[in-house]
Amino acid sequence: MDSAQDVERRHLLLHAAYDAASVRAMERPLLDDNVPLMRMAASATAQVAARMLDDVDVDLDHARVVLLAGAGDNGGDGLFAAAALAEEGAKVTAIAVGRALHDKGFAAFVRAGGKVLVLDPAADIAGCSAGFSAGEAGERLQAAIELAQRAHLIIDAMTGIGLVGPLRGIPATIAASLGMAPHDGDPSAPLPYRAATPNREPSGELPMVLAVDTPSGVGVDDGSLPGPYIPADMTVTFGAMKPCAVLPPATFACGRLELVDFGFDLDSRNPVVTAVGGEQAGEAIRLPHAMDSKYSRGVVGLVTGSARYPGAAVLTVRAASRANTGMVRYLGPERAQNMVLAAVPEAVLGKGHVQSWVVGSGVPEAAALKDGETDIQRETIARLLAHYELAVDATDDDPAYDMPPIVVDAGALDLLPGQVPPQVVVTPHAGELAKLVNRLRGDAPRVDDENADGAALDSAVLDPAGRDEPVSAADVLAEPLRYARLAHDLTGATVLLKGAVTIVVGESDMTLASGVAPAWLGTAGAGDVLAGMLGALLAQYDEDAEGVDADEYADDVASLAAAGAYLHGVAASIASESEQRGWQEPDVFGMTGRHRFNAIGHPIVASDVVKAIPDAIAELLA
Ligand SMILES: NC(=O)C1=CN([C@@H]2O[C@H](COP(=O)(O)OP(=O)(O)OC[C@H]3O[C@@H](n4cnc5c(N)ncnc54)[C@H](OP(=O)(O)O)[C@@H]3O)[C@@H](O)[C@H]2O)[C@@H](O)CC1
Ligand SMILES: [K+]
Repeated sequence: MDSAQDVERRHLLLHAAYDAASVRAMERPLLDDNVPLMRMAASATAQVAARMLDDVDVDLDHARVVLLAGAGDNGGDGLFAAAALAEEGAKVTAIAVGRALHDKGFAAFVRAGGKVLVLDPAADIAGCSAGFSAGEAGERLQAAIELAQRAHLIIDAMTGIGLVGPLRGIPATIAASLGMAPHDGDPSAPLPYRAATPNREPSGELPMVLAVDTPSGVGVDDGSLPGPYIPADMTVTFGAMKPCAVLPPATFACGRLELVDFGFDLDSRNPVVTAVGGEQAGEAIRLPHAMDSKYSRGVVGLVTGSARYPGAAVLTVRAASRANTGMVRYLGPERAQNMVLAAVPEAVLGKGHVQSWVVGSGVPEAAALKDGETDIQRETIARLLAHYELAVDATDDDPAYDMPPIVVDAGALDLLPGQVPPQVVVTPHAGELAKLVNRLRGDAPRVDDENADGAALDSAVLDPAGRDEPVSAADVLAEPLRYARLAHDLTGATVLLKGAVTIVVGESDMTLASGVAPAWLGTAGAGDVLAGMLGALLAQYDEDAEGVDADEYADDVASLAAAGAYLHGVAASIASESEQRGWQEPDVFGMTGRHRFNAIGHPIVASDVVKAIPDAIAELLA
């Protein structure tokens, strides 16, 4: 039986991602003990490569493999792996993209009969000719690209955790030719364009790409795509996941993840981001107590839907009432009230005591109203949100902190006050987050001012791109972590940025992510369902109740929000009968693989997700 410590370590191994500095710190004690990490990394890489070739029925004897080898240790991993494949009979060519090659890796590769093609005329690699003309350099580059395009497998070992900034020079040219590159004047590279497959199954198209540690060129620590990179079918990563393995958009360039467990002391460092797992999400569900009543199980109040979009009222109320809550109260225009009652006779109309609020889904934003037009829902929401506004010099006993948790969605986002406590959960998608940031930045404090946590906001935080232009939805999609953090810093709210991988940034330094949902969930009303579910999960916990630690409450809000996103994703998986996910936890190298189902599933509507919520809860509690 595994000890609690083993269980906790396994959770971190499969879900937590650490920045490059932390990975190096966790490697240190092992290197000091002469643990042969590079040999372990290379051996795993070679075995994964052989498995990929076998999966497409290519014998090693007939396999054409191209290694893209950088000058650092990432290239070293690749060279030792390539040597092992050459020894097994594969025809392997190493393309040296830098000015040097890892000495011992190079020697092993040459001993195994591998060939080397040097691209940089200024390279200094023993036994390889250099100093060739610019014309010959161009020919060599072209030959290298053609060789790679004709290969069965490309092993990408140009850069790993040693990458600084976007790829430059020859590696950049290679990545742009074989993979994806920014368009002119656009700072970020586009995403790989391919269908979402179950279990991130490789497409089977040749050449396949195996990335060593990280796909070269992706933003290792922040998950961005700052320049050219080569999308991988598989990434074999060492010691621990890096943020690029979990965070969008880089995670979509990693393909399937295989993690080589070096035995790092994962507890010794704080992860940058942690993906929510089923167990963690299950813990967010409060089991009914023997003495519970509808009130003690939590009451959700909803100010959602409008005369224009009454359907959102129905979806949010149905979702909240199915997501482990005692009762829901609904406030809204008469037509929406009637529709709510028809769909959920259990709902109670009108005001009353609640343990959480959900506001804004299906409510028009100000910009959508005609001149002079008012919306009754917006007026109610504005009055409610005023209670959440923190005084400029707020102390711990500011009354805003005593308000129940509130989910601020869609049309209510433009009513959010500047500074709010962390039990305010905002749920924008990329476009809405861009608008929120632009609005708040307009009247935001500049250098030396403070945010809700009392931390100084510098102009780099306010304007991370170092420019005054408005933030666009594309900017947020390109750097979701950065902008979710910015929105949290500007508002103090817990920020849940919706996407194929949803990101939650709250009071603690740790970012949470949930990518369990299938791509089928991108459908009208899915956000309304999430808002209702979040309201329900937040209503279960009363800060003042016995057993709830007030100090941990703020962290709990982020955890509950992330658990809500996870539960929403599981419900969508059940509804669509799909094994496809935005993010999949890694396989651990050498452990017998889990049995994988490969169901692509089928399209769904948001109402299907609502129906599946109880089964999703049962699955998490099982
Ligand atoms: N430590 C260990 O024991 C273990 C480490 N392991 C492995 O080592 C990897 C880390 O190795 P590392 O530290 O040597 O860095 P690495 O990722 O090879 O990058 C450096 C190279 O990239 C280049 N380069 C950088 N930026 C660039 C740019 N923008 N554009 C273009 N080029 C750029 C840079 O060139 P330079 O700037 O020097 O000209 C240099 O050549 C790690 O990911 C894992 O795979 C495993 O074996 C396990 C044990
Ligand atoms: K790499």
